[in-house]
Amino acid sequence: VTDAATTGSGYGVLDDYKTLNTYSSNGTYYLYDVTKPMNGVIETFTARNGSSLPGYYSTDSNNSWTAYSQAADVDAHAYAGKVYDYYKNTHNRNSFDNNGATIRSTVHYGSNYNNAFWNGSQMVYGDGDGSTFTSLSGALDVVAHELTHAVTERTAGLQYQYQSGALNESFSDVFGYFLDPGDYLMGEDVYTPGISGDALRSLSNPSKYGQPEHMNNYVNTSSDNGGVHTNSGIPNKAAYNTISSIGKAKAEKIYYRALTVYLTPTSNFSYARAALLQSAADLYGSGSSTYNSVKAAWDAVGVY
Ligand SMILES: Cc1cccc(C(=O)O)c1OC(=O)C1CC1
Ligand SMILES: [Ca+2]
Ligand SMILES: [Zn+2]
Repeated sequence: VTDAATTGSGYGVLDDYKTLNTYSSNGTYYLYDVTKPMNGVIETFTARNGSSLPGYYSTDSNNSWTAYSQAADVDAHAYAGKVYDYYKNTHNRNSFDNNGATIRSTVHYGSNYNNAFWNGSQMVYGDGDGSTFTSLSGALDVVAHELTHAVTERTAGLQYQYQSGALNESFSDVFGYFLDPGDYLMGEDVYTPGISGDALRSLSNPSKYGQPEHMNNYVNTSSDNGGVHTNSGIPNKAAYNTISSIGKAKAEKIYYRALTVYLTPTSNFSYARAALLQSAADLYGSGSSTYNSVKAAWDAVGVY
């Protein structure tokens, strides 16, 4: 029997129909996407609600991925492909290492697990407990957030603690927005399935979900690695200010350049302001309105 790249289809977490880049071997279909340039592979596994990684390849007998139990696998796979395409088409980056590294995801991790993470080698998604979260791979902004942790790790290397950690979190949220620009919310598609209109975080109104949005309200804490998911509200608000004044197209160029050229593992908020200003100057000129908008965005959150 010949092995071949195939096109399957199925339903995601929100019961949304989509086609899938799959692979057939010996009569079994795999969530294994070989369509990317330079042999970049995207592959999706299931932990079968255990905690060993990567677990087992997600398979199907007829390339029609329609079971409810497959929805998380379908979205993790489809959305990883979308994030790959974004970084390649918008920033000419070939996977998170810019060298065609395989993008591996595992879904159905743990039991009622309200979490998603990049573990240094792959993306991992829980199913949620059905109250706080539904399957976390069901949101494109979440998948983009997780894969951007991998990009950050391979570029700026922002240490995951205190201000550098809050920047690490913010860049993941900001690229989550760039992939899902319909709103300034994070995780809204999978957060509290029983409640509409809420989200895990908001870039436009961080304080709506308990985050500071000005340096005067920076939270000094040792929990959550120094409050990385709390203090990210400050750079997130600066990003919202930037995007709403210069637009997505310019903002994503500036943010990508700052992340890949200027930021370092120990960069703090003030250094991030400088890196974004330098990136704006490099791309649009130091006297440009774009430069001045970035400056105003960070002035407004009290970071100089
Ligand atoms: C849900 C969750 C819990 C803990 C850490 C993360 C993390 O990846 O930092 C996480 O995922 C997110 O924040 C994504 C954006 C919704
Ligand atoms: Ca969103
Ligand atoms: Zn994160």
